[in-house]
Parts: sequence; C-alpha cells; structure tokens
Amino acid sequence: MPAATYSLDVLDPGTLRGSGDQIARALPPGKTGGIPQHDEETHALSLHGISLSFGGVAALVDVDLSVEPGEIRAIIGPNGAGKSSLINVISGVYRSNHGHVRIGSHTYRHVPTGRLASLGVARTFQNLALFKGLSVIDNVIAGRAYTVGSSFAEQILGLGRARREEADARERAARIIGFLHLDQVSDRLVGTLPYGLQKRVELARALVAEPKVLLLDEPMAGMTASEKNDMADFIRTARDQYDTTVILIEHDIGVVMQLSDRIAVLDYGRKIADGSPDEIRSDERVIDAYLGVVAENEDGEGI
Ligand SMILES: Nc1ncnc2c1ncn2[C@@H]1O[C@H](COP(=O)(O)OP(=O)(O)OP(=O)(O)O)[C@@H](O)[C@H]1O
Repeated sequence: MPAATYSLDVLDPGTLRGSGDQIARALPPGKTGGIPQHDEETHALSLHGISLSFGGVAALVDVDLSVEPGEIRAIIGPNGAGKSSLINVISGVYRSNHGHVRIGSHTYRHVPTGRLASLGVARTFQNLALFKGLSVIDNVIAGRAYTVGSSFAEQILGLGRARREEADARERAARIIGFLHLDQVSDRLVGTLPYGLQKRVELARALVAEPKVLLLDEPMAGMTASEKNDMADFIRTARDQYDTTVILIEHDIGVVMQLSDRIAVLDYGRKIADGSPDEIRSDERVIDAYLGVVAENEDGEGI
C-alpha cells in the first residue's frame, strides 16, 4: 500500500485553478476546459500525453491510452520500458511531468492517491503489499478501509454505524474469499501461505473495494503455470462478475495473449503499439522490440 500522501496538484485547464475536488466540481462530467475529449465519456480511463522522467531517465514519453469499460487491457514491454511507472501515474504514486489522466468523469494532472477508492480504482503491487501477520480475512477486510464513513472514535467505541460497517465489510470479504476459493485459508496468517495464494489474497483485497478500474501489477509473477491459469480465470471471472475494467502488467506473453482484449506495448517509455492480441502478435515493431526477444529467451514457448 503506498504509504506516501500527496498534495492535490490537479489539472489547471487554462482558465481553472484549484484542487482536484474544485476542478471536478467546476467541470461538468465530460468537460475538461478545452482539453480534447476523444469520446472520453465512454472510456473507463484514459491517459493523454503522459511524460515522466527521473533525473535524466525518461520513464514515459508522451503516452496516450484509452481503456473501455469492461476491457482487460495488458501493458507489456521489456524490463524498464515504463510499465510500472504507467500504473504508478494512474494511481497517483508518481506525478507525471506532462499530460493528464482521466478516470470516469474526472481529469487530473496528478491523481490524488487518497481519493483512488472513491474514484473506483483499486490496485495490487508488483511486490506483495499485504499484512503478513494478519489473517486472510482481515487483510481482505482492510481493502474496505477507504469506504467506511464512520469516524475513528465511532470505530474505537464500536458504535452503531461502525459496527454495521464492520459487519458489512466482513460479509463482503467472506464473499470475495469464497469467489477466489480462499475459504480453506480464510483464518490463516497471510505470511504462512504459499506465494501463489498470497497473490490471490492481494487480488481479493483489491476486489473487495468493488473497483470500476482494477490495476494489477504483475499479478502472476512467481507463479507456477497452473497457478497462472487459475489466476487468469479469476481475473476474467472477476471482470465479468464485478463489471470491472482491468489494466494489468504481465510478462508471461502466453497468458497475456489469452486473457487480454487489447494490449499496449511500451518500449523505452514510448507506446509503440496498441491493439488486439492478433494485431500485437504480428506487429513488426513489437516483434523487434519485445516478442522476438521473449521468444528467444523462452525457446519460442508461450507466444
Ligand atoms: N522511483 C524511480 N526512481 C528512479 N528511476 C526510476 C524509478 N522508477 C522507475 N525508474 C526508471 O524508469 C524506467 C522505467 O521503469 P519501470 O519500473 O516503470 O519499468 P517496467 O517496464 O515496469 O520494468 P520491469 O518490467 O523491470 O518492472 C527505468 O529506467 C527505471 O529505472
């Protein structure tokens, strides 16, 4: 979970200045003060001209991306291509140098991390970010933390609203745990579970927030082939059942090709292709920059 907090440094579309909330209130849905719309109202999420650099290193260069509701969109590319940076810009962990992010009807120069849950965005991390000393169910309940309306005092004192919210969170968490076939380990401490199951717990914790947009940073890293297949099935079913849009980074090209509706390819921070799995598979630039290299390393498997 990102520990840092960030100021609301939000879009100034020329005539408007102010916080993200001010801008969101000032602009009716679909209006972004002169910024091109590109049918944005139909997009679950879109990025426009995103550039990000770290010192002299250009992590992202003028990246555009539009993701439709209900789509499973993979972001692929060689190591260091900028995939995680892109997810981190979408989730407000990184502040881009240029460009803006549109989530639903809200447009941001810097997405306010603290408002992600209320914007309907949840994410998982490349390296697990779970509470290892807590049980599976308690980790999943933690995914509802941003949705509670009761005050800290109400929670400490176990007052009415806090008690109802806790019961509701527990019930929703139990439902997701059942959905992801984690019932058998619901009371186990997360730290004692095999890695593949921990990755599934992280998915459960993101899903329990009932996100409109789910960002998955390498959800299958370190898994066996059969664990990856299970995870791919869970992601697909989660998309269908919870009506969510999924953006995922994944290195296993075989899984990506089967799971994704569309795939965006990054290379040296630039988007070099964006299309259906078939289009990406036969794209010469992608083969040169990435797929050819993956095929060589994996002896041709998986593509
Ligand atoms: N916090 C940071 N500080 C400095 N440089 C960074 C930081 N985060 C990313 N970078 C640099 O930005 C570039 C893109 O990195 P990023 O992690 O986004 O790539 P990636 O495609 O996710 O790579 P991988 O597949 O290895 O995870 C790399 O050159 C990386 O070294």
